Amino acid sequence: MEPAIKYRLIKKEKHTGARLGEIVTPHGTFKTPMFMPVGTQASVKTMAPEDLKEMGAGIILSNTYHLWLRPGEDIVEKAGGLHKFMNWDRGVLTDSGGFQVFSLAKLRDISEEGVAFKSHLNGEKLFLSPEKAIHVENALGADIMMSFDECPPFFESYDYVKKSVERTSRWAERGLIAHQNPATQGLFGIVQGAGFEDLRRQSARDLVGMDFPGYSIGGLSVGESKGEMNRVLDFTTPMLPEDKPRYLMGVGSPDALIDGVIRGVDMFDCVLPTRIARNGTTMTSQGRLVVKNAKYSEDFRPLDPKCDCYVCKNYTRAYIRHLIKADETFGIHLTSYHNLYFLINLMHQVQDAIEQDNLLEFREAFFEEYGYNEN
Ligand SMILES: CNc1nc2cc(C(=O)NN)ccc2[nH]1
Repeated sequence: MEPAIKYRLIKKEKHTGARLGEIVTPHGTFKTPMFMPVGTQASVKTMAPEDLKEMGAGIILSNTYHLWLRPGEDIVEKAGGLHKFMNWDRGVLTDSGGFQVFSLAKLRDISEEGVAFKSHLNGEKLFLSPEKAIHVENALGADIMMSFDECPPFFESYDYVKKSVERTSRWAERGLIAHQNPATQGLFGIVQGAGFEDLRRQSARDLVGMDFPGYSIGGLSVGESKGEMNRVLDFTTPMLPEDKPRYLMGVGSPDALIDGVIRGVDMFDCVLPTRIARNGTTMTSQGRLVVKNAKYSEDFRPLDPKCDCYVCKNYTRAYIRHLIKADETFGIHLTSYHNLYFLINLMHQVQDAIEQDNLLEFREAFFEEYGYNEN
């Protein structure tokens, strides 16, 4: 049977672990490395599908936990699945709810069977098992689905993380068995293990043995330093098959994306660009710019003079500042659009650098201009 998801490695960058590739999905083929906008509740906040297409988005995310609670997976299924529901005909990826249950819900009890918890919306008692999570993702109909896992705190004890990794591997196996649409929905395994190299190896070995079409690296960007994240990536990505995509969950900032690509990561997602946009903070080639600051009240330049996005071609810092101060929602639409474009376009520039085998030079120039000092 043809797998729903295929990865084509096009080129390896000569001096790093970076790869230029393509991920083939039932809703299109997309070049990697790529940044995926997050649309938690079946909407990338303030963005219409036309905006997302115009900025070059290929795959967007939605959260199983949120959509299960509201409106319910059966409504999305009756609508014909997420693509129909939100009028988006390119790629969709859903996470399994594992991370949300551990980070959002009032956690009650984790057992071999799954996780009992209370809804963050109304306190209702709920239970999520690997089978339930996979069946909800089947109903939502995303092209790429995540296994149900536990994302342990990065600083948990070795013994706790070891037991968690072993259970996550058993849950991954149960998810594979429960998966109802492998021909149209690719299920990724999620490597856990916090900062322990041997536990990451055990997790990767277990999951690679189950032959998933792609692998996520979970349990990072949860409070550890960037140095720690890079250290874990240094030994984790080489444990994963070269001919499958690697997806680093919940990352991130421009420097973390570039450093993740250098270590062999192909796919990223993060709420950062849209979250900081809502309080008027934008990403520019010269670093962060908090456009609502008074000093921009008569600044008629674009957010980023080097950016060629719709927002930077048509609007000024002064106008966007005014909208944000006046609580005009068009203002956060503009900052959100620009921030998403900034990261999507950054990945296109990284693709070019891989093509030219000068990714390290690109990194140095980008970090210098953005104002990143080596931590
Ligand atoms: C914002 N940081 C961040 N870390 C994440 C980790 C996971 C994970 O391990 N899922 N199984 C998911 C989303 C994340 N977002």
